[in-house]
Amino acid sequence: MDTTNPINANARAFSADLDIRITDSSLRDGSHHKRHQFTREDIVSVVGALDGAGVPVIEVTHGDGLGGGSFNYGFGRTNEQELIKAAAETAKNAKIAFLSLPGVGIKDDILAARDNGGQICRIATHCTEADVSIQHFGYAREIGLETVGFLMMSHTQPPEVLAKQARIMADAGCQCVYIVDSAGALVMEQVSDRVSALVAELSGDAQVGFHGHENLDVGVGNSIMAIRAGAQQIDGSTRRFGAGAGNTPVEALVGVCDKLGITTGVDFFKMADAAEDVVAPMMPSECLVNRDAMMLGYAGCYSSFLKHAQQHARRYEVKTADILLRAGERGLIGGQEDQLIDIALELQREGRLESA
Ligand SMILES: CC[C@H](O)CC(=O)C(=O)O
Ligand SMILES: [Mn+2]
Repeated sequence: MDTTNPINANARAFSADLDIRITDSSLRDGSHHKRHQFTREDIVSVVGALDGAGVPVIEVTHGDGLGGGSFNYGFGRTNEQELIKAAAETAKNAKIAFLSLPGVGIKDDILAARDNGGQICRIATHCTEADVSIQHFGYAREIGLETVGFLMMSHTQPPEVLAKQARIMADAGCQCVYIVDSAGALVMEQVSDRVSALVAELSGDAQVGFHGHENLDVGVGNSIMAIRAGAQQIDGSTRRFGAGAGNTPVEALVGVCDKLGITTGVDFFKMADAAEDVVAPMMPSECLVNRDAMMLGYAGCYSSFLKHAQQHARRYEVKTADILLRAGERGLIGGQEDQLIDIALELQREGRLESA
């Protein structure tokens, strides 16, 4: 690796004695499940518990990233910049990360997040659209932020396509490119093949990460496959608090890593307490691998569509699972939430009602 290149020099941005770095997304991906209703108190209590357990990175933002509060995605209860500030003030050791989708979040939002104590800027694009992230990575690096790139809906593309997209992000200043299994649709080798392709393409210019969803109940196994293929950063959520059936449960992932001799720096027992005593009580309900969530994974549908689909299913008296299956067939991606209403109306016209 050419360490005189500032991007490469930062490729190992975290402590060399950890095998992997875990990012907890409960306070960002969990925002979908809580319909973006986090309070400052929620943030302070969760960050306090996770930081105390040694979680090295905690992500805090509206579920759809900076500026996500809107009619399309749902308005947040508390200004997300206030939430980022509260997180940064609470964390003693953990770095605070935030997510931004080009076209939703703007440069001013990134700057404000940095000024409020955010240290890691995660830029997410659909997995064939990495080129829209170029200015954002450049800007984030310019203002001194560590960077992560999300290739969302990675199940829709083969490894070689994803590797080319990862190269675009790395060349733009991204220090770790993630395979993001937004739909929880990938299983086992489908994860490791994709991670391996990125590791080979980036060959030390940037790290590789994996973000899983539990819709088919394989988040922990998939994460281990990713680690074995060379991923160095892994996402999860405490108590699976995320969209759909939630994310890879951090507490279980830490336990499995302990048993496999993979060093995470996170205390399994403190995480078990944080999950049970702090996170579970503030969740609106447990994230379950139930019929609707499994449909997301099986059909390859965006996990964050679940709550929207449930709402439209109630209103138009159709089945949530039918909406999700059709959204998967159509290949809908983030930002197309409004099309779930069209699908619900279509199902209603076809007489495919909840009661039928
Ligand atoms: C809309 C952003 C999205 O929730 C990012 C993410 O976590 C994913 O694609 O899984
Ligand atoms: Mn996610």
